[in-house]
Amino acid sequence: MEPVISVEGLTKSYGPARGVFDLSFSVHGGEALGFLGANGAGKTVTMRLLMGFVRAHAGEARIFGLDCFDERPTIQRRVGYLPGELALPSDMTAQAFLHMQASLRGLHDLETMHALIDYFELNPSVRIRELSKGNKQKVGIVNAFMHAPDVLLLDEPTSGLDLLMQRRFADLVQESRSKGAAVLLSSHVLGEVERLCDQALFVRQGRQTRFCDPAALDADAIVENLYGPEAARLAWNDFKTRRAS
Ligand SMILES: Nc1ncnc2c1ncn2[C@@H]1O[C@H](COP(=O)(O)OP(=O)(O)OP(=O)(O)O)[C@@H](O)[C@H]1O
Repeated sequence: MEPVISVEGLTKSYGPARGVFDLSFSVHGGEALGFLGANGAGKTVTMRLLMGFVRAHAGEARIFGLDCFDERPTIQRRVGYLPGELALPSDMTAQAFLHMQASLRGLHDLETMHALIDYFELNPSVRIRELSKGNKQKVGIVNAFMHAPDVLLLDEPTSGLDLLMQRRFADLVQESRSKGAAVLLSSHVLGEVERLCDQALFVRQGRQTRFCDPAALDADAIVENLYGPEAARLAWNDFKTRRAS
C-alpha cells in the first residue's frame, strides 16, 4: 500500500539550524505520526511545506502521490489543516466563517460541520473576536474536520482546549483514523502523542533525530532527542545536584 503522506529529503532553509533539513518519513491511511520537537525545531515549517504554502529548497513532499507545492489547490481542498497559530477573521461569526470555508472547498453537505459544532459545544453565532482562546481553537478544529478529509495535519491541536474538549478531540482523531485518515500531529504534550499516535518523529534544529514508538522512550531519551546530548547531560547533572542538596 502506498503511503498517503510521503516526505523524502525535504529541506527548507531559513539559515543554519533554522527550517527543516533532509526530513524523510511517511504516513499510511489509518496511521497517526506524532511530531515532537522543541520550540523552533521545524514542525510548523514541515506542515506548511505539506500544505504547499512554501516551496522546498530540496527533496519532495507528496500527499496522495501529488507534489504538495505544484498541486497545492488540490492538496489544500482535500487536506484538513489546523494551523498552530489560527488567523481567523475576527469580525465574522464562527458560522459565517465556516460557511465561507465550506463554499471555498465546494462542500455542499454541511451535516458534519453542524455535528462538530454541537459536539464541541461551540456557539456559532458569536463573533470570532468575542470567543475565548479555546473556543477559537474549536472553530479551527471544525474547519479542519468538517469535510471528512483523508489527511489531517494538526499543529498543536489541543492548545487552549479544556480537559473535556481534549478528550472529545482525541476521540475525533481516533474515529478519523478508524475511517482511514492519515494523521500528522505536532504536540508538546508527550502523553497526547502516546495516546493518539503509533509512531513519533523527533526533530531537533530542523533535523530528525529519532523515529520510534512514543511509548518506548524513557525520560532521558526524550530529553536527549528533543534538546540534544549536552542538554540531557546538564539536566541529569542538575537533577543529581538537587537531589544531593
Ligand atoms: N518565514 C520564515 N522566515 C524565517 N525563518 C522562519 C520562517 N518560518 C520559520 N522560520 C524559522 O524556522 C525554524 C522552525 O520554525 P517552526 O515554526 O517550524 O518551529 P516549530 O517546531 O513549529 O516551533 P514551536 O514549537 O515553537 O511552534 C525557526 O527557527 C523559525 O524562526
